[in-house]
Parts: sequence; C-alpha cells; structure tokens
Amino acid sequence: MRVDVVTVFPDYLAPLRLSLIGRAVERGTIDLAVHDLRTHTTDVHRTVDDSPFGGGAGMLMTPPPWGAALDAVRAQGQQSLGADAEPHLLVMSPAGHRFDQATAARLAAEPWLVLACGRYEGIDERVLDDAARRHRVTPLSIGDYVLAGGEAAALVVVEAVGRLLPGVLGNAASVVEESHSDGLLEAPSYTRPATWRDLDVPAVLTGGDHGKVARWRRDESLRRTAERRPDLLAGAPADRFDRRDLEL
Ligand SMILES: COc1cccc(COC(=O)c2cn[nH]c2)c1
Repeated sequence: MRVDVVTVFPDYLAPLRLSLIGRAVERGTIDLAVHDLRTHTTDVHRTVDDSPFGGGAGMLMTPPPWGAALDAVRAQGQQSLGADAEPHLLVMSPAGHRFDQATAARLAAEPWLVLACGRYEGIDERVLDDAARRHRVTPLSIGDYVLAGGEAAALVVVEAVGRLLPGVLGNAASVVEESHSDGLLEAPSYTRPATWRDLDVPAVLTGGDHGKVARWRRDESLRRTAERRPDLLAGAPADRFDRRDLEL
C-alpha cells in the first residue's frame, strides 16, 4: 500500500517511522511519503492560509498550495503505481465520516491512500471538490472532538489501517479476536503471575475447558459492551447478539 500524507508539519508524522508501522515501511509493505504543503507555495512568506469569506473566527487553508501539492502527489504516485492509478483522498476533519474498525478494514484493501492534514479552521471546500473530479475523496473523522490539526488523526488512521496489512502483525497476534472485530468490546485478559497483589486470575481461564473459556469471554464481552458502549449494541439487529445473558 502506498500512503501519502500532506501536512504543514511533516515532523509530526515521524512516529510512523517507528515500531510496528515503521518496520512495515522499512519492509516496503507500506510505501510512505510525507509531503510539506509549504513546498507548494509560491510567495516569499510561503502562505497557506487566509481569512474565510463570509466572516467567522480564525483562518482557512487557501486552495492553491493544496491544488499544487495534490497534483504533485498524484504525479509521483503514478510514477510508481502506473499512469492509470488514482488515490483515495482522506481529508482528516471533525466534519468527516466516522472512522471505525470496519472503515479501517475497507481502507486496508486499497492500494493508495492520500491523507490531507488540515490546520487552522480547515481547508477551502473547493480543494475537495476539485480533487473529486479525478478520484474518490472522503472527509474522515476519528472522533467527535476538534484537534488543532489533522496530523494526529492521520497517525491514528495510518496505524489502524497499516496494522491490518498482511505480515504487519506477528503471526501470533490476531486481528480477529480484538475489540470491535465482532462489533463488541473484548473481554478482560490476564497473563502470569496467576496471583498478583492477592488478585487471582478468573478460575475459568486456568481450568483448561476451552468451551467454558469461550463462553466466559463472550459473556464478559457482552457485559463490558453493555456497560461502556451500549451504542454498539443498540444499532445491532435483534438476533446479532445473545441479549438474554444481559437482561437487555
Ligand atoms: C479539515 O478541517 C479541519 C478543521 C479543524 C480541525 C481539523 C483537524 O482534524 C480534526 O480536528 C479531527 C479529525 N477527526 N476528528 C477531529 C481539520
């Protein structure tokens, strides 16, 4: 997978060169390129923002540097992926579609993502409209809060998507048995020592009955989800989860 990130703070994306994702980049599983938006300005002050038409607080990112940057990113990407290749542009924004594990799984199947990191109050809408003439554009939110810029959101998206790519997680690790993989939160988990500060591991987990372990984990998963994230249960079709255990 090729991943391009456009930002006024390239150094903010340095963590993508570390650890799990960093190794995937070194191995070439992820072909990562971080681009400095200011490289695509033409004025002496390297201006990327201006006041919003219609008034309003703060500044907005002006289209010309974004247009030039996205054109350059497409040209570079097509050099390595082929002249017909087109990216999927993800614009990190509080006004975006909700990013979740299902979205991460869908994006992990795509060959080329370009992430746009907005700053200030955001990016002039015509940048998205112009890009949409050539390829898919998806405004994407990692949650219902406002950050100072899209860079932290880009780190989240690249990590959540990158870890799903083949070979990125060690063989032992599994993306199947984890929170949100089955629409629920994962059950509590334990490892050695069996007793720690007079706290014991639930006996079912050390009893050796795998059927009972599976049942216990499912029950705990449903209980934890009902307690912490009832929204995940509310939207589910009636038969999706075994609600009898939770008196829901
Ligand atoms: C592009 O327009 C804007 C405007 C304001 C802030 C940002 C940065 O992104 C976020 O704040 C965000 C992303 N997911 N959840 C929050 C982008």
